Amino acid sequence: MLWFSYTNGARKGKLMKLKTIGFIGLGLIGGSIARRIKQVHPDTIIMAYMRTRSTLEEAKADGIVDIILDGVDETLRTCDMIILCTPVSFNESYLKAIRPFIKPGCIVTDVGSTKTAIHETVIALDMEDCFVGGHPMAGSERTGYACSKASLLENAYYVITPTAKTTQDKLETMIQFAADQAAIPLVLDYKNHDYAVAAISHVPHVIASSLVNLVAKSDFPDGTMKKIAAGGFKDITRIASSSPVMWEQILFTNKDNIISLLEDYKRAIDQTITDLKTDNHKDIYDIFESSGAYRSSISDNRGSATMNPEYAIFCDIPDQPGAISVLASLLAFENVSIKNIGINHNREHMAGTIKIEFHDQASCEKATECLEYHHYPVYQKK
Ligand SMILES: NC(=O)C1=CN([C@@H]2O[C@H](COP(=O)(O)OP(=O)(O)OC[C@H]3O[C@@H](n4cnc5c(N)ncnc54)[C@H](O)[C@@H]3O)[C@@H](O)[C@H]2O)C=CC1
Ligand SMILES: O=C(O)C(=O)Cc1ccc(O)cc1
Repeated sequence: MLWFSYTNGARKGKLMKLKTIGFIGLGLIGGSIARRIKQVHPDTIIMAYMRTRSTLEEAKADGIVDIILDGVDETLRTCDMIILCTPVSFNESYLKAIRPFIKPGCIVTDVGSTKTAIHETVIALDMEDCFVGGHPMAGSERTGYACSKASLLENAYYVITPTAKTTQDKLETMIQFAADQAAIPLVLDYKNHDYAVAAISHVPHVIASSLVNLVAKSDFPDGTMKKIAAGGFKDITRIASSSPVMWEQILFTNKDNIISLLEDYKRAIDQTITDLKTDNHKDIYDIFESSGAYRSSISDNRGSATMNPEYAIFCDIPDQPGAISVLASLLAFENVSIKNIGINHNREHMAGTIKIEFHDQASCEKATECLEYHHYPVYQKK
């Protein structure tokens, strides 16, 4: 597999040579990237175009956008980077539109969830010199500038897909750009990227949505299924609320990989049906045993090579008023600083589980010792 991880050398907040950056699309991802740029490099000039003018005015009032664009025009010629942040097929169309306004040396990048289609358009338009693909592996089921936040890409992988003509200088600038987002840059061949994301993102989105549709179709008239749906169903279907426009375009720009993996998945489901029909307990048991082993080996911290490793424990607390403050007081008494505390909605262990984050491993260990001494059940997440 052709991939290289670049985390050394890229420093968060290093002075960026990108003085002016243009955004086409300023929703969840574009807005989050722009917010972070303004946080790390307040002097960078940000210009943006999107169809909803009122949102651009809001972004200007927030101090995130300096120049509102009325369309794709001459103004873009001052940009050192132009970043396409609309749904993937629209990004392809914008490549052609921005082409006359790209100054020499400018990097054109995108944040799209699929890469082969846009790279093929780049080749067809002879834009391989200026284009470097990008895909931050973070986001959510929510959309729009209103949901954007500067920390969205923190500790997430930021996949960078160079073209055959990408210079080392442009690649390094992209790596630095990703590191400035507090993300972890990862350089990947664009075809490998699309196969990988088909498996870990696109097929799961299809499965989540079809599962929700199955329940919607099977539910009793009084909606009992919807009412009693528990954590497991909610965990694996959160992404079913994602943008239909965005996902339709993702599926059609990566359809061969998605079809091939869905065929494999269909075979696995057929096998499960056969195992049930033939009372094959062993193979049913094995499904859960092998999936459990692989799932436990996946880090729930964002990125295993994370720049800010997470020091966290999970702890069950009684369901009564003041329970969190009692626990916080115990830790304060031991002089342990808490970075973050919150109810764990995933309920992976049991009801009333809270997650406590610390600044370092020593605090994490001291807190575990203290809480176990006071008979709190404490879990370490692998
Ligand atoms: N939502 C997510 O979790 C992630 C999304 N992506 C990719 O990021 C891109 C943007 O997604 P989001 O920010 O989530 O979507 P969004 O819906 O929040 O934002 C899309 C933006 O594009 C604008 N837009 C849409 N069509 C347009 C058009 N024809 N002309 C001009 N502007 C247009 C919208 O007004 C909005 O500002 C997509 O390509 C998606 O594949 C990548 C990683 C994560
Ligand atoms: O919300 C989630 O868990 C996601 O999976 C977000 C997401 C959506 C699309 C991408 O290309 C990358 C990440």
